[in-house]
Amino acid sequence: MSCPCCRPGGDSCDEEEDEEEEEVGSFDMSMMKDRVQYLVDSGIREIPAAYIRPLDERPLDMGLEQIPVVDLSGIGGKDRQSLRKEVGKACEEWGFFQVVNHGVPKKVLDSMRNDGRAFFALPMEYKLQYACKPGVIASEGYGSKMLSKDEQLLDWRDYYDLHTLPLSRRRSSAWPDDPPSFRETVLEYSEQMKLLAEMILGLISESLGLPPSHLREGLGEPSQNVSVNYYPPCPQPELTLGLQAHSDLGAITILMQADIAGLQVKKNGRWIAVEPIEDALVVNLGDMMEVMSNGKYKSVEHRAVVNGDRDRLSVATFLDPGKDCRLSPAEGLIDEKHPRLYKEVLFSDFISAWYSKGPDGKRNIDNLILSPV
Ligand SMILES: O=C(O)CCC(=O)C(=O)O
Ligand SMILES: [Fe+2]
Repeated sequence: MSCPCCRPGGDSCDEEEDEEEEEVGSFDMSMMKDRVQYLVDSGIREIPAAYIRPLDERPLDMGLEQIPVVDLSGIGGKDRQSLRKEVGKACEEWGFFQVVNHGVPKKVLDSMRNDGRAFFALPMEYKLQYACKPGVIASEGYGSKMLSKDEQLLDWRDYYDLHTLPLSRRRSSAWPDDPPSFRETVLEYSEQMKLLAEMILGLISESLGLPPSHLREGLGEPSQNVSVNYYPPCPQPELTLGLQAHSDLGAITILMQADIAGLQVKKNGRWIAVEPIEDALVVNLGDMMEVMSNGKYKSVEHRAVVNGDRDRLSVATFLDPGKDCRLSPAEGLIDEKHPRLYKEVLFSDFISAWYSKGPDGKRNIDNLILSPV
């Protein structure tokens, strides 16, 4: 999901797909000043003004809490019915849950975490060869800023955004060749996330009383982006955010975080710091799920905070509709008692609108809500 580069939960847009392939290897060293890691390595004790959040957006010191945990081990058997109910409850009450026994091999999770970290540990000269193109929406590669505007508050985050699916978007030469296993690791990770996302979408469809394939089919030819988020240690973590409050704009996001907490979810107007569970994956609903479910399930604002002495890595996999896909509430969810609540939207239009404004809480999805008649 952010550009000139990645973004929370965004995906393909015209500008991105029409981009000409650029040779990896040519870069401008002045880009390093935008990298948070560069600031940290230069030994600053006070963070620049562009990273300082207004008082009401700063993180509060708070204890960790648990969001719903769904054990997927019963998915193939007789437990499917109770699983469906559990997922439905988590979607309705939270829009966020963690899954355990999800079937993704630990080796695949470890390789993604290790190779992600190994990339960010490489010299800046190497990493900048893969820099996102300034000014291009959702450009693939190594970046820091969420939007291309000059006037924006910055996040304490660097990232690597990878376009992994469909195959027509995949250009693995744009992925780092160091660490040497990186490309193979991403391929494997992408495949596992695709399978898991399809499984979860099936359960969510059923939990809405729809055929299991409804949501998956409603996404057209979906896109998948894998974003590796790297949050360097911060000398003044109480003043800034690793990733500002946003809702993801696609269908669902699967987030892998390591043992270091940082993710916060907004519930009933209050920020909740999510307690990480080893090798669990966090699932959250994006804006398009809210549209398709006619608001029965909501996308939820979330953000990431940073630490004073430890860096943090998370890997977000976004499953988004195809850019030419038109999304609207499922007919099966609309009746006299449940009128249609959202306008139909062309996903590429939603992305363009999102990028022109920025996340700003849930303002973008609010524009799709039909006014009561
Ligand atoms: O790093 C995290 O915990 C959150 C990441 C996220 O929300 C995103 O990449 O969209
Ligand atoms: Fe997000």
